[in-house]
Amino acid sequence: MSDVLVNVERKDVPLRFEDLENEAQKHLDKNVFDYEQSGAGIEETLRSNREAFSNWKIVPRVMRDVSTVSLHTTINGQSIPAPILLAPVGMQGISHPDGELASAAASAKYEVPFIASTVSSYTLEEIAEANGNGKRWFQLYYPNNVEIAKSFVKRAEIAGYEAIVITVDMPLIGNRERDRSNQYSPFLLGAGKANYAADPVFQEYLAAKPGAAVLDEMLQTFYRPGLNWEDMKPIRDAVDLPIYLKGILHPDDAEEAVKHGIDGIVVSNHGGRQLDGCIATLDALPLIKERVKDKLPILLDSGVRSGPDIFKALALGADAVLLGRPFLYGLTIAGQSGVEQVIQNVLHDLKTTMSLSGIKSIQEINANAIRKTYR
Ligand SMILES: Cc1cc2nc3c(=O)[nH]c(=O)nc-3n(C[C@H](O)[C@H](O)[C@H](O)COP(=O)(O)O)c2cc1C
Ligand SMILES: CCCCCCC(=O)C(=O)O
Repeated sequence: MSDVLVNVERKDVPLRFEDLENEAQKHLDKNVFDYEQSGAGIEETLRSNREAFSNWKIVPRVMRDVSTVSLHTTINGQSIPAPILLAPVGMQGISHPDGELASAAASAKYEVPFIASTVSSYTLEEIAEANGNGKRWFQLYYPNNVEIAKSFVKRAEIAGYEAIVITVDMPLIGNRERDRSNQYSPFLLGAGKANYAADPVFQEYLAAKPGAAVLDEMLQTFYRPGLNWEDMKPIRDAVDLPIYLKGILHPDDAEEAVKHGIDGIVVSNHGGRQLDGCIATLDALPLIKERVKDKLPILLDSGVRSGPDIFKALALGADAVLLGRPFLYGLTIAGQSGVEQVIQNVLHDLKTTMSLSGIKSIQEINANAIRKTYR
């Protein structure tokens, strides 16, 4: 990884998230921008995610010799240069023609793990090739056909993905009011069907239904409303990879995850896109941490925008964070270079935050470094 303290020269991607979002909006059709930017319902959770970060303040230490500051950390023994991953974001081809190929290549450059979505615009094998020697995880939307689910994760293992992230907060789509009033869904238009169309087991399933179309059958099998803890076993048996659950907000579910031998959790409300009115992830984190302690790694996403945000999440018990919309907007604005710039800006911001807080390593960040305040 290049020295993150060296400022980037390229300036086509704005530094501040609000400017990034405004710039991305200029590049996108209204329906696509609304789909990406909006939250579910009245967007209370979308707002709460950000407010939660603002309610905590860093209390810096000084004169702690920060001449060397390291962002390096490990998750389940996997070494990563910084506590950052790119969140699974489906259908990136609607943002930029290079889609996931560009973001996977950018993440490889910084060794930041790229989490490929089940509903990617490109197949998981194409994304793996673009990611090369980079680090990649595969996100599973567990289909309502377990054979297809197993086939997806086996393909991922063969293609060099190092973990499976099962998203558990979508038994059905959230109430996306903006999409409903725009009457727009890239999913229903087939923007995320690549992994299905390329799957041998899905093809067999299609062949058994003469006249069936890929998109119709994908829509038929996509949701698994009956998803439960027993469904983890076929995935566990199919691959020799760590399994993470994404979309955990309740300490009881975090505890269940430990009991069921899950390897890690992502505290996530899907960026405010699923259950509106639910708890902000930073607010959910302390009780989850208290309940499961260090029994499994805890990742967090939803509303993470800056170095101070990452610092606060780590101080409250997260091991790493996932970035969603920030990198998606970088991709929208400038393709691979845009994602690289977003990653570099965030790394720079985190390193600056740690230095100014008197913290030399990720492992030193703890609750002592922050205090809750109310605005
Ligand atoms: C446009 C868009 C598409 C997404 N697609 C997926 C997906 O395919 N799978 C998934 O698990 N989460 C998906 N997410 C949720 C992200 O993984 C992540 O939880 C969320 O974006 C984090 O919040 P942030 O955008 O505020 O950083 C998507 C989010 C956005 C904005
Ligand atoms: C039926 C919806 C599929 C959506 C997949 C992308 C996603 O997770 C999102 O939040 O949008």
